[in-house]
Amino acid sequence: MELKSTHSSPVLADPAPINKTRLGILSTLSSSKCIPVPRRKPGKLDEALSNGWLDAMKASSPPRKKLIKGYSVEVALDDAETAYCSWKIKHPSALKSMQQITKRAKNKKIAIFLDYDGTLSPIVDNPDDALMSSEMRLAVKNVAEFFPTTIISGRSRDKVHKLVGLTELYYAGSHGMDIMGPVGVTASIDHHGCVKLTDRQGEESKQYQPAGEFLQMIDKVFRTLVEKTKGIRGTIVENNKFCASVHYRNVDEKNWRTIARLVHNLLKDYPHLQITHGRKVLEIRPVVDWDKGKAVEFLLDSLGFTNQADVLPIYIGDDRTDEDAFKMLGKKKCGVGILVSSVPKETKAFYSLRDPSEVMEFLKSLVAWKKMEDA
Ligand SMILES: O=P(O)(O)OC[C@H]1O[C@H](O[C@H]2O[C@H](CO)[C@@H](O)[C@H](O)[C@H]2O)[C@H](O)[C@@H](O)[C@@H]1O
Repeated sequence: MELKSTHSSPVLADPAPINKTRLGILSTLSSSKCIPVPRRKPGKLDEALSNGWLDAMKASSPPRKKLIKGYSVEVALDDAETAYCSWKIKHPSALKSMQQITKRAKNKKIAIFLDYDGTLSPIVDNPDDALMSSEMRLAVKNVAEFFPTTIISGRSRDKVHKLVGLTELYYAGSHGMDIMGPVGVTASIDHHGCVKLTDRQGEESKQYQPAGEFLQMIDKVFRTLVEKTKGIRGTIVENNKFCASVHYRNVDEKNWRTIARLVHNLLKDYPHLQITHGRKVLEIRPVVDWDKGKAVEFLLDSLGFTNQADVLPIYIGDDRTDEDAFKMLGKKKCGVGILVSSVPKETKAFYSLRDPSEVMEFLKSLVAWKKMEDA
């Protein structure tokens, strides 16, 4: 499938070069036209902490843990079931709303966007253990046979590609800052917030700005964080290429403030980096006007799915960073946002699914519906 884009990234000073241009052959791109990268506003540690870091860290806690085959897996409390049921009145099950969704999908081009952790794989203590089942892999493979499908993850593109293991998909790693289609053309955002393109062989082709500095900066931050957190038991620092992730899931809660302080202090030296919060993880990423929502827009444009009237993007995700995509779909009134959660959560998604196993059932139902339609 051809990967095209008419999307004019808001981070580009001159959107013209990317217009009506096939990714990978952007020979008209200029390297000098780039708006300055916004800097994070400086703030005092206490302000930052009281303004929500610690609160946010606590709020990203799972409701309770239960041991399943040696992993602690997030599950909803029985006594929270009532609250969950009333939340679902506002965010109905996508599985139970299949008829409503397929009615909207009829005669439309569907594009599927799937988050990885917590959506295709269950949340577990060790990020390396977050494997998707072979049944899920088959469900994703089948869905991709009918609809262009993107995996959009906070993990690095390489890592999530390896975990999913399907070559026929689009992959958007580092929260959408590193995109690659099945044809092998990649678009990533450099430290100036500019799009950089890489061709099938992995060689850099027509790039908008040199990308080296940004990768180095994240890599340096990653290494510093590994060094600084090695005394804090349970901390895991992950290098996600355009993002460094500090996991505190396995850290004693009394040490969370130390982690927050440490990350805050480090960021004083990096005004072009900022923090976002995920599920028991602090994600250090560039201050660029790019998120999963922008990546979805970019991919839809790349696919030539620009006419909102005959396109239906379906986005399934479980985390805060997925809210940017839900928000974008809501604003454009053009898609189906599905939050994966077994507990009530504030969300811009309209529908919900309880856990990855329901995600799998939903994907299977979508394929079954499409087969019936085509028959
Ligand atoms: O956008 P996603 O695909 O959802 O990635 C977000 C982060 O997911 C991973 O961390 C989360 O899942 C881990 C494994 O279940 C869990 O241990 C951790 O607490 C969660 O935050 C991944 O490790 C991160 O790099 C991603 O940024």
